[in-house]
Amino acid sequence: MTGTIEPLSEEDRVEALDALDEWDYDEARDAITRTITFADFSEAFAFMTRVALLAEKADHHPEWSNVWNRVEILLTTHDAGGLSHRDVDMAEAIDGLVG
Ligand SMILES: C[C@H](O)[C@H](O)[C@H]1CNC2=NC(N)=NC(=O)C2=N1
Repeated sequence: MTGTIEPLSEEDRVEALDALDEWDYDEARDAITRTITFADFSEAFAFMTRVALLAEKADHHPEWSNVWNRVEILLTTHDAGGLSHRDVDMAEAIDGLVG
C-alpha cells in the first residue's frame, strides 16, 4: 500500500473513543487496547484466526498476546506513528466478530 497515513487529530480520537465502548486509550503508545476473555483456548484461538484474516485483508495488523482464554489486543498504526482511522476500522471489525 502506498501513500502516507496521518494520525487522528485529538478531536477525531476523542470522538472515535467515545463510540468504541470496549476500548481504552493507551496514551504512551497512542494506541487503543481491548482485552477479550473467551470460554477456553479453542474459542480464543478461533477468534484470533478470524482477526488474522481481516488483518491480512486490510494490511493492518494488531499487536496482541494470548494466554489460554484471554486475548489482549493493541491497535496503533506504525506507518503513522500513532492512532489512525485504520485502527478505528479494525476495532469496529473486531467488535463485530465478538458480537
Ligand atoms: C508495508 C505494509 O503496508 C505496512 O507495513 C503495514 C502492515 N501492517 C501494519 N499494521 C499496523 N498496525 N500498522 C501499520 O502501519 C502497518 N503497516
